[in-house]
Amino acid sequence: MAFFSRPPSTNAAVRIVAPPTADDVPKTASAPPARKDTTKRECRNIHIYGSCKYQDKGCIYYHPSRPTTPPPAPAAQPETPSRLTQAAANAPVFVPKNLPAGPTSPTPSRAQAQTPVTATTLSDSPPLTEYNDPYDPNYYYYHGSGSEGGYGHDSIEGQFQAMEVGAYDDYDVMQPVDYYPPQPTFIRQPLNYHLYTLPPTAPPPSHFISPTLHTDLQVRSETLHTGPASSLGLPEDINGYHTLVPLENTTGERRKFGNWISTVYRATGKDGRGYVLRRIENYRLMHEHAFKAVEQWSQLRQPNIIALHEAFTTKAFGDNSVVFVYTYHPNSQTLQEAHMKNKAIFSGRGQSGSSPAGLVPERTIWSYIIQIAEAIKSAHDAGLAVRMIDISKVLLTGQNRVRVSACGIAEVLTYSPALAGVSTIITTLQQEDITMFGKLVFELCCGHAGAVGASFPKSLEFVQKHYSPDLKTVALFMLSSPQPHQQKHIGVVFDMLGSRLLTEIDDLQNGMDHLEGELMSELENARLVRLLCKFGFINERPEFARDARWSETGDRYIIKLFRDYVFHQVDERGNPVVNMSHVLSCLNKLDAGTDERILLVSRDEQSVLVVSYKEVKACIEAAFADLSRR
Ligand SMILES: Nc1ncnc2c1ncn2[C@@H]1O[C@H](COP(=O)(O)OP(=O)(O)OP(=O)(O)O)[C@@H](O)[C@H]1O
Repeated sequence: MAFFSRPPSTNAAVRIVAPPTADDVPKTASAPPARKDTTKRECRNIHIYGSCKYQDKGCIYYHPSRPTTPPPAPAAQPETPSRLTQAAANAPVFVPKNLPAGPTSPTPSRAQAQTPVTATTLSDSPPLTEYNDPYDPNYYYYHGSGSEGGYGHDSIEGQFQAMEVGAYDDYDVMQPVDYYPPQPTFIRQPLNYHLYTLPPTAPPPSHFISPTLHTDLQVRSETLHTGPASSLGLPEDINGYHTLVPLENTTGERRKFGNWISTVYRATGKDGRGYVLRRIENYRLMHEHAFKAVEQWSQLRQPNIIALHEAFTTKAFGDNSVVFVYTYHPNSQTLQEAHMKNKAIFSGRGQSGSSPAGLVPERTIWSYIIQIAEAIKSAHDAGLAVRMIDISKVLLTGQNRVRVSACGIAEVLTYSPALAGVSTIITTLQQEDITMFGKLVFELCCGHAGAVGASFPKSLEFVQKHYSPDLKTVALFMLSSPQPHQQKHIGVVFDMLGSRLLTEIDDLQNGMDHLEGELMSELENARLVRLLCKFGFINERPEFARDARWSETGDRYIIKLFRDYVFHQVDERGNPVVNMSHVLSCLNKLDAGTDERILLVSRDEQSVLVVSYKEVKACIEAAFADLSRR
């Protein structure tokens, strides 16, 4: 019989010992103490291992006599026996020769067919589809939040199929378009970030916080892991950038970037981060000095400008190309892609009321104006001109967050040594920036890329009808031609914004508060992962098998028992208790080292220890420190 003696360490673990009674007094010095009913209780080793190796060596429990001949197989019931037989317990582990290529979890029907021994039938188990522990990692995934509706599959098999086929249905709207033939890809299970905290409630209304923030972030992360487009014959490596994936259609009719054709690729850099490579095809760089603008832009960091990192020439694509490298913002859309979908708005078709569906809200347009004006101002202050204020070059990278992309390219492509350093040129280009900005505002309001041009009077009327006079005034100021002695200045736009700037600041602060709250709820994740890693390092190390400190009388035995207490609990029918909230609450208390005491029971139920989390924590820290020192 295993027993526990107080470990030599200073922890205050208390062994619970039943008070001696007359019945408990051993008859002889050598006889083991017997509890009242022990001879009637069936030995648990029989249950667990099919036999008890101490049966003839003094085990005090009842051992039912084994049948001398194997019982005849029941003819009418080919189902699995309900109890582990000795032969089954000693049988070698079954290792399938051909592992299935897809997801490995068997469906219940397959599992039943393959598993020779089951302790209980499925009908004995609690119905799996009705298991609604909010901490269950699969619950949120399969059932969705109440408002979104679940997948509605009644069986596990149905759920599994739904996961393979339609697991990403919710994300369809966010999925970037694939511009290359589908690759055989491994279906990743989306991560569930709500294990430790309840799924977030609907966020407070915030201009900059998406109501589906968690999902959006997951989808971005998925996008970052998309495989390379191998069938397109793209170079494997260009200047350290690899895993190229085109972000736009590379076949069919191509739009020109000025006079050149450009292609945008996502790539992974040497540092493992995502980058965007904008390649200008068939362009031979004539002047090294043209890259001076790249140097200037790469020093400019502003939250509304997509950072330019470097530019280089390459022949890796089979031609002379210039490649500009920018920060990658997964799943972003150009303003054109996001807002210019409904041409009927401007034409007046389909309008029923004063505010046609699909109209960009005025609050959003003011927010875009503020953000783009900030980008322009920082570029102008740095002595640069943006030259890319266009609906196809301003990206929507998050909830109402816009950033100007493709900065620095125009300078390189239109570089002329004769004009380099001429200060009047830059002033003119800066004036043009503001005019382009005004055009962009009109296009956004009208939802139409050609709003400024032949149809300008109609556009003005449309803006007058659907937006405030202030918005029209700002847009007209931007579009106006500069006076001979009075240049337009982006600062004037800020003067015209007035209290709208305060609204923007409020919204930003609300957004920050919300994100801080979200971060707060995720803080514990790292702590728990660290703890689980320590457990992994410590438990079941073969080199400790013979170490006295890990034996049943050693101080480290507590760690083993605690592991059983956290992970290996069984219910009254012997079924594993898979309760995430129990695990998480134990680990949290362990990490905090609380004084709360728990009862640890040895596997043979012969030793019972009362220890506090604080003591278990001390044991784990000592064991881990011991390991790290070796
Ligand atoms: N830095 C970036 N991060 C993430 N996606 C980007 C980035 N830059 C561009 N993209 C994406 O690449 C795609 C193509 O961009 P591009 O600027 O070529 O737009 P376009 O509308 O095709 O314009 P063009 O007329 O120049 O071809 C767009 O969907 C855009 O969202």
